[in-house]
Order: sequence, then structure tokens, then C-alpha cells
Amino acid sequence: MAATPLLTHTLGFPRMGAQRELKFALERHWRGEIDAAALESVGAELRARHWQAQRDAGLAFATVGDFAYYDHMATLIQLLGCEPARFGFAPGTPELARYFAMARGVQAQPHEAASCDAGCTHTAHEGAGQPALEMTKWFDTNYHYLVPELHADTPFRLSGHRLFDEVAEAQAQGHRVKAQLVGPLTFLWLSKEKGQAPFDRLTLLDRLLPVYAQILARLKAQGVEWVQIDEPILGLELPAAWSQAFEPTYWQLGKAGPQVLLATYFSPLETQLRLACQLPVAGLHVDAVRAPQELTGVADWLPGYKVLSVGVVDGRNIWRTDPDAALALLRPVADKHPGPLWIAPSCSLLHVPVALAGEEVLDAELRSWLAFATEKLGELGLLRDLLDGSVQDTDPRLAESRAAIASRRASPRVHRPEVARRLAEAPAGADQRRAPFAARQVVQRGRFGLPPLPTTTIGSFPQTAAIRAARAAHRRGTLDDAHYRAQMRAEIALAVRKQEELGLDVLVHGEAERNDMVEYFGEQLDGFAFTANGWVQSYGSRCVKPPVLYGDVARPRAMTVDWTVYAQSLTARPMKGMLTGPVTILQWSFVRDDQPRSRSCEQIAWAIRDEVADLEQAGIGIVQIDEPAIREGLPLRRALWKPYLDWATRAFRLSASGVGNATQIHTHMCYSEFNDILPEIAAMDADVITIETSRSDMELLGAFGSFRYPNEIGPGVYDIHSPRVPTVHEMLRLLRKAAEVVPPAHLWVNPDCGLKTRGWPETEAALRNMVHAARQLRQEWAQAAPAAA
Ligand SMILES: Nc1nc2c(c(=O)[nH]1)N[C@@H](CNc1ccc(C(=O)N[C@@H](CCC(=O)N[C@@H](CCC(=O)N[C@@H](CCC(=O)O)C(=O)O)C(=O)O)C(=O)O)cc1)CN2
Ligand code: MET
Ligand SMILES: [Zn+2]
Repeated sequence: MAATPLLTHTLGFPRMGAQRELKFALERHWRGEIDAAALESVGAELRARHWQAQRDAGLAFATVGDFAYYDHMATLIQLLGCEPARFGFAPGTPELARYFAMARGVQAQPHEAASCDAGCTHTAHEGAGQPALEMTKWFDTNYHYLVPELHADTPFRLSGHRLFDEVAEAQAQGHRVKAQLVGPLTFLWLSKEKGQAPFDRLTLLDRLLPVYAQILARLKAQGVEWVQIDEPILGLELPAAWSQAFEPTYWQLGKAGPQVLLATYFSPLETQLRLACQLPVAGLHVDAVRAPQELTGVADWLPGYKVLSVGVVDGRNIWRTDPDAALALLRPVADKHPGPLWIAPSCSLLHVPVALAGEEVLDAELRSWLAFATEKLGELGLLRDLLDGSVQDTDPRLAESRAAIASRRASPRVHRPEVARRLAEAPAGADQRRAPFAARQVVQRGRFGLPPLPTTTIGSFPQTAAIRAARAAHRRGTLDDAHYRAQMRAEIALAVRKQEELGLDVLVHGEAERNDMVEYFGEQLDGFAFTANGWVQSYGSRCVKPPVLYGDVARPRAMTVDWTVYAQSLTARPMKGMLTGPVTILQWSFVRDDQPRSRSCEQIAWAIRDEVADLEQAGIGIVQIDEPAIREGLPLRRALWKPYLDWATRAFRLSASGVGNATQIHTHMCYSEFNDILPEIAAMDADVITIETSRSDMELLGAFGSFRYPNEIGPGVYDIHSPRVPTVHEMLRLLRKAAEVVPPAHLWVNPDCGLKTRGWPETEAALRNMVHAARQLRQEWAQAAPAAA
């Protein structure tokens, strides 16, 4: 039993709302249907509700600062006064308008775009249209943050007031506040250097720290006792200069402000464990789900007077916490650590859905195995009560938890012998194509006869309100199967017609019938359950509903063949079949914690392989197997990369290698930096890869200097996240840049990613320009070297 006070808190709570209220308010605001004040009142209402949930669960604090209208890094950019100058905001532009401009980009005015001719220089448009900030994965999650852009001379200045307003708001509602913000070193680490002259962004720390100190001083003046400063980069392998910067940084920040709880998560601290324990702050939070083995070391090294916050409740998954296992972790720490012990989720609850309430589609047994954010807050209270002895072993909550854990462990729904057998009996070479790429390329060129620089898209076309409404009606039962199917077929026909009109070379069916590229497959595969309302923010207003992988995976029937064959029947051009790959299905689902991820992934791979075979059998010559999540699945520590990459790329190859040489396999990747895993991407041996590159200005392709990607590649020529229509000229520039490092005969032309979040007008305009750019370049090249074409 702990001698010192035990309390519970959370590192953060989901911001969207149980009914995705923030999403709908944001989208209405962007459509001009509600003004900023109306949006702000939805935000305030959600914050109030979420703080109240924390109070109801007996948490010691309401955590303030985790809310954001789009992304917490973007909010921090404004707090620190470092909005990129390129946006050229006119004085007096409201804070929220500037915020959404950074997040979503600014469309050039039509007359300016029209004045762009092939002769204008790229910079001629500065101040007019502006692309959004680059967006990338938050560590190894499916959450995307906006990347701060820093120049050598970027000024920092305490500018935003939201954090302070929200603190006052919570205090007015009677909460004891713990403020939360991302720390200066993690902020700099996650930022990107911009500008001509190279510089080291760590050199900006000296200018940044005084602003953080001001923030802390201001919070203290507001009466805030604790600030949680997140420095998750302490779990990464940091260059020495970065880890050495922690001590002086926190000496400075410790002076002016409230007590600091330094929060680490997602990864073991390893060589930085001592450093984290000895920093001059009042407390340390560690992730005991990802690194239970380090708890003893942390208790040994952490000075006895400091707060130790133990993240025992999994903030990244939805399984109910095993109370006995959690107590077995907590008890020795409580005995060893004389200082205050806090119990928390491992990380912010941003990554799990809000509440199980309303999940009636899940059967009672499965439901009893789960805990979403609200239930997790409740679990914290039970652990606290058991640990401090205020309730006994006979507490009914404990009995209920134990029964659920036992039921999941013993359930016959989880294990299927035929699935295990298939994995065990895989023939040697099942993960290899029959012939090497060069031979396949010859066969495929003969089969498809595509022009140089073939144009294609990544799969999805706009998911219009009509499509969503039809699906919602179908779900509710007010639209029957036949009518739903007819309507989706009409959408597919529309997409095919538009692609033919635009002159694209390889067509797609458009994915109208899919709610989401992972959920759609999860719904059809055995071993997955799906929720009615288990939404998690992915970026901005966009959410996903990750399926729950609870048991062995099997494919009861073909999942995409009918739709694809129908689409192919409408056109003479090749129709790409469209599947989601095993690593991405794994990565974007809530997965089993009772077997290695590698094994779950292999099971999914066999199911996808069967689907690929059925497509091939049905005459589909090109199949794309999307793997956008392969990079984010990479362990945060390099030492663990190789085993992961081995099983992940093998799973992809297993899914892709059942076909003949004439079948062209594509894959697609986005939202990540791929430079450091190019050889492994090549080892996936897809015939064609389409990959996001435009937001980072084809930076990725720089890596091709040292590594020559062997197969064909379509580096994305425009960013699909913004409604902004790219000019022909812009895309020509990117293609020329790409052709410097990729053999022109290997180049494809495509957007960065799927177009489901876009509307048709901008989609058609952008694709028209894209096809135009490809044709212009084909012509130039044919004139320059007639023989080569
Ligand atoms: N799982 C996953 N992760 C991913 C991606 C992805 O595509 N999938 N892409 C990357 C970026 N992330 C993205 C994540 C989500 C969306 C997205 O568009 N999400 C949609 C929801 C998609 C969906 O599940 N739609 C369902 C449900 C739609 C819905 O909300 N329906 C309403 C009713 C709507 C109506 O009547 O009009 C309701 O149920 O209340 C459907 O189409 O059936 C959204 O937030 O709006 C886009 C990109 C990385 N990670
Ligand atoms: C996030 S990757 C998306 C790939 C998918 N085929 C689409 O076009 O939407
Ligand atoms: Zn993509």
C-alpha cells in the first residue's frame, strides 16, 4: 500500500465529442453555414462535457490544453507566435481564420491562377494561393499533426490566448486544472527547417524557451498548480545534442511556473531513462503499457520526492484493463517509490473512441471485453481504490472485470484451427512472384500497351453527401440492398465516365461503396468486429472507425470482385482492382494483444491473397494493394526496425504473390517519410508504387540519389488534402524534378492519395490539369528523343 496520496489523471481526452459534434460544426463552419462564434460555442460545450467526465470519474484534475479545432501542434504554433510568414496574413485577420488557412491551405484567386502561363516562375504566386502546412503522423499513431515550418530567423512571441482562456473556463466551472502542452524539444523535433540556408532547428531553442517560460508564468498567475509538458521524443533515439538539451531546458522552465509533470509515452526510455528521472521537474509520467519492463528502473532512479505517474491503462487500444495485471505492475512501484503515485492512461486518450454507451451492435460478450475513453477513466478509479485499500477484493467492479478478462481468454470465437493450419503449411516461396520484375515488366507492357507517363488516380473519388446519405439509409434499413447497390453502381458508372472524359489511362472504380478503406474489409472478414460509433480523430475534422480485430482472420467470401467486374464492364481501359493491404488493415484496426502483431498480419495477408486471386480470375489485370500505414507501423526505436520490416514486407508479398506475371500489382503509400525505408519498400516488389511526395516538394525523391528504386513509380504530383486546384505548371515542375532521379520510362503520373475527401469540381479541374501536364511532357520528350518513346 502506498504511504503517499494516490491520485488519477488523464494525459488528454478525445476532442471530437461522442457524436462527433466538433467534426460536424467544423465542416459547417468551413461551408460558411455557421460563424466562428457558433463554432467556438460547440468547442466550449465539448470541453465542459469532457472536463465533467473527468470529474465524474474522480480524477484529481481536469486536463486543459488537449482541445484543438484542428490539431494541437497547429494550436501551439499560434500560442508560440510562429505562423509561417509565407501565408502573409493581413493585419487583423482573425486567429481562427489564420488557423484554418494554415491547416487547409488557401486557394489562389481565379484571376491570378489564370495569369499563370508556362513561363512564370514558381514564386510568382507567393501571397496568393498557399498550400497547407505539411501533415504527418504523430509518432506511430494514425493521428496526423500539422508540421511547424521554421526558418533560421523565425521569431517566437507569446501570441495565442486560447490556453489561458480555456484554463479560466475550466476554473470557472469549478475544476482543479492541470494544464497540458507539448514541450519545446518535442515541438522543435517535430518541426521542419525551411528556407535556403540549411540550419539546425535546435539552435532555435534559446529563442523559444523564453516564450515557454512566459506561458508557464502566466499559467502560474492563473493559479494553475500543475503543467503536464509532453516530451514523447524522450522515447526516441536522439542525437546527443538533443538529449543534452533537456537538462538546461527544464532548469529554465522550472523557475517561473507551476510544477511540471514531464510526460513521456509510446516507447521505452532506455538510454534516456536516467536523464528523464533526473530532470529538474516535479514529476515524470511513463508509459507502462509500452514499457512495463522499465517501471522498476524508473522507481529506482526517480528521486523519492517526485511524482511518479504510471500509465497502466492502454491509451492506444480498446481492451478492458486486466486489473490483476495492472495491480501487479503498480504494487511494487508503490512500495518502492516514497513520493506521490499517480495512475493514468499510458498516453492521451485521443487515440480511442469516447464511450461504449450506444454500442448496441456489439454483442454483450464482446462489449464486455472493451473499454473506451470514458470507461478507461473509470478503470483508473478502480485501480486507485484497490491500491490504496479503500475497497476490498470483493468489490463488484473487480469481479466484473475479472469475469470479462476470463471470458475473452477462453472464448472459442478467438481461435480457429484451420487458420493456424494455413499459416503453418504455407509453401516455400509463397511470398515471391513467379518471375523477377524485369521479366514481368516486359509481359505487362505487352498486355496493357500504356503510353509513357501513364496517368492514374489512387482509388477513391469524392464521397459525396448523396453517397453517405445512401449508406446511412441502407444502414438504418430505409434503403434496401437492391436500391443501395443500384445507387452505388450509378456512382461507379459516373466515376468511370468522368475518367474516360478526362483521358486517364488506368481507371479505378472510385470506392463509392466503401465507408473506409480499412473498415470496409474489417466488416467482411471473420475475426473483426465493428462498432456503431467508435470514432477516432485522424486529422482535422476527419475521423475513422477502426474495426476491432479480436480473433483469427478468415475471408468467408469475395469482397470486391462484383463491384470491380462491373466497373471493368463499362470501359475498354484497364480497371485497377483496389484492396487494402495486410499491414494497413492491422495498423488501422484495434488489434489483439494476445498474440504478436506479426501473426495477426500474416492471417490478414492470406485473406487478401485470396481476394487478389479472385480478381485475377475475374479478368482484372491490375490490382492495387494499398499500404499507406507501413511506415507508421515502424517501431519508434531503430533497433526494432528490422524484424518489423521483415514480417511486414513479407505479409505484403504474401498477399501479392499468388498471381501470374501478367498481372500488375500496384501499391500506394502516403502520410509518412519513406526515405529511410526505401530498400524495404523495394523488397515489397510491387510492379508500381504510387507515393505521396508533393507536399514535401518531391523531397522524397532525393533519397533516390543513393538508392535506385528498381520498379515503376508514381510520385504524387499534387496534394489532395486541400481543395486548392494545382496548376499545370506546378505539376510539370514536379514531374521534371522527378524525371531527374527516376528513369522516365518508369514514371507514372498521379495525385498524392485518394480523392474521397474532395468535391467533384476541384477533382475534375485538378485531374484535367494533371492529364494536361502528362501529355505536354510526353510531347516534349517525344520531340527531344523520338527513339526513346
Ligand atoms: N482508417 C483510415 N485511416 C486513414 C485513412 C483512411 O482512409 N482510413 N487515410 C489517411 C488519412 N485519414 C483519413 C481518415 C478519414 C477520412 C474520412 O474521410 N473520414 C470520414 C468518415 C468515413 C466513413 O467512415 N464514412 C462512413 C460513415 C459516414 C458518416 O459519418 N455518416 C453519417 C451520416 C452521413 C450522412 O447522412 O450524410 C453518420 O453515420 O452519422 C460512410 O461513408 O458510410 C469522415 O470523417 O467524414 C479521410 C482520411 C490515414 N489514415
Ligand atoms: C490513405 S491511402 C488511400 C488509398 C485508397 N485507395 C484511396 O484512394 O482512398
Ligand atoms: Zn494515400
